[in-house]
Amino acid sequence: MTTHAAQFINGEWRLGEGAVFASVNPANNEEIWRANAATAEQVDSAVKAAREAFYSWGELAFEERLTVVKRFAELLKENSEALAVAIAQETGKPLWETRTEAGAMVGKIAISEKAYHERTGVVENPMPVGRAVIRHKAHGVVAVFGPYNFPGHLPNGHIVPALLAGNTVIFKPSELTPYVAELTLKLWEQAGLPKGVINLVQGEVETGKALASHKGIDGLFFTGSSRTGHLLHEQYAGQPGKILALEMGGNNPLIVKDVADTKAAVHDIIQSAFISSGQRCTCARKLFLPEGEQGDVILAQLLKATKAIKIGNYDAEDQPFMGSMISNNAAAGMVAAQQQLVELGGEILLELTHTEGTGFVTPGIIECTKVTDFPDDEHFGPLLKVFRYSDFDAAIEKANDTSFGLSAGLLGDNQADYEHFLRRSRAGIVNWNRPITGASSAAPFGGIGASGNHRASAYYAADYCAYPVASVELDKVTLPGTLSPGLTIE
Ligand SMILES: NC(=O)c1ccc[n+]([C@@H]2O[C@H](COP(=O)([O-])OP(=O)(O)OC[C@H]3O[C@@H](n4cnc5c(N)ncnc54)[C@H](O)[C@@H]3O)[C@@H](O)[C@H]2O)c1
Ligand SMILES: O=CCC[C@H](NC(=O)CCC(=O)O)C(=O)O
Repeated sequence: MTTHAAQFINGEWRLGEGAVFASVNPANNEEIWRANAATAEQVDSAVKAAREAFYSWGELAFEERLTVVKRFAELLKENSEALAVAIAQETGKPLWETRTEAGAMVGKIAISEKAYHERTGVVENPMPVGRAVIRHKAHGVVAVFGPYNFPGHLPNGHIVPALLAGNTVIFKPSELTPYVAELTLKLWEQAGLPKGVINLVQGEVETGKALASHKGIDGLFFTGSSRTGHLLHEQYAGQPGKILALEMGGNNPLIVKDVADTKAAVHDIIQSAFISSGQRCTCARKLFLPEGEQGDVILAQLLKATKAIKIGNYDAEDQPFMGSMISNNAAAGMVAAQQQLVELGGEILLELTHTEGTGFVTPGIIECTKVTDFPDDEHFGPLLKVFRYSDFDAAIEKANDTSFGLSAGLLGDNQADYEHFLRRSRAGIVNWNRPITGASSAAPFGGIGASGNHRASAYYAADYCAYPVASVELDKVTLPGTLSPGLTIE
């Protein structure tokens, strides 16, 4: 495959001037996309173009910006199947799932419009003299960094609210999913965004570093691993004037207690742990099952149902539940994580196996109750660690024993247990009798601890896309009826 113009800078597709990189279908290693990365100089051109476009874009009436964004939504709808296929080819996720991702991208536009008004609208309050007005203004030029696991939906969750608020954007997608980013940018181009309002810089870590460290950006909205997020946080230390929103990983617990319908519990555990081949930030990594008969029954049913999970190519007619992981390396990393747990005292109940040379793995379940030095790492794949417990409070404490705090859940029929769990659990998403994946875009989405920096995304993305401006206003300069003591104005 030959290289092509993959950098969208100032309204033009340009050839990258950096090293060549490529993206492959992780199920069969077929090359999908190849281009040269953007250099630091090209990143600089993108930042300058975004700066130049900022005043005119930011000063348009909201309705005018919305018109362009709605045109993008229409184009997304018209092209949703092509986009779903691209996401599936590049990530390995099955089509049934990537169709929902394309649908979530369309849905994001109406939700972001509502959130813009609700979270950052204009509020006027009368004062004894004049009025107090609250408005919100765009930051300026913002960088958006995306992860590979939702290459369409998650960057879109930063880009749409950022543009609606009046910011201009430089988007740096994951180097593992450049094709999806390119297709998405072509739709923005067709939607008629003025030149420079959105720019795309593609490349590996060097391109990311050039953008993140560029002095000309006013903010950075990042979704990705906790490791990279922490690096960015360190890099932003001492720059209080810049807005940094970090959406990072998790090490998420799911507790089961007193359920009548054990099959329903097994369903919710599988949806929590193995959807997207375990490559969701919200996936359950640790399952707490009660000691005794109920826990035994659920574990036996879980093992049986997990063994039966269908795995296959994204486009198989009989759709699999799990596709390939993102890469052979990511899959090999899961085998290594499983081995590490075994060395620490874990007992494999269902082995995670890897078809070498591809991203395909089978889901694994490992009993870790006796592991004393349990590593607080996010294993970003389909490996579920099981802990048996005899005391609910001790289970909650162990569930909270992580530096992360993204999602947590309770499967149990007793409302009082849930209320107790809700009070004690430490996470930004706490669910009851529902999978802990599949969060709503109409709610805030973010974690605490190593999972985020208190700038929740989804419905609250509007908050980090603009800053509040408070004004006290009166139509004409007017002398007050009563002057302050000691003042005479004649
Ligand atoms: N909380 C959330 O909303 C959320 C959502 C999806 C994924 N995630 C997390 O994302 C991770 C998977 O995504 P990933 O592997 O693509 O993440 P990643 O951190 O490797 O990469 C994310 C982005 O950062 C860039 N990058 C990497 N190193 C950089 C550096 N030193 N400087 C600047 N940019 C750099 C990458 O090129 C990519 O664009 C998982 O940990 C998952 O939990 C979190
Ligand atoms: O991998 C991480 C995202 C998982 C996904 N979350 C969302 O879609 C949040 C909603 C939004 O951003 O609009 C999930 O919970 O499955």
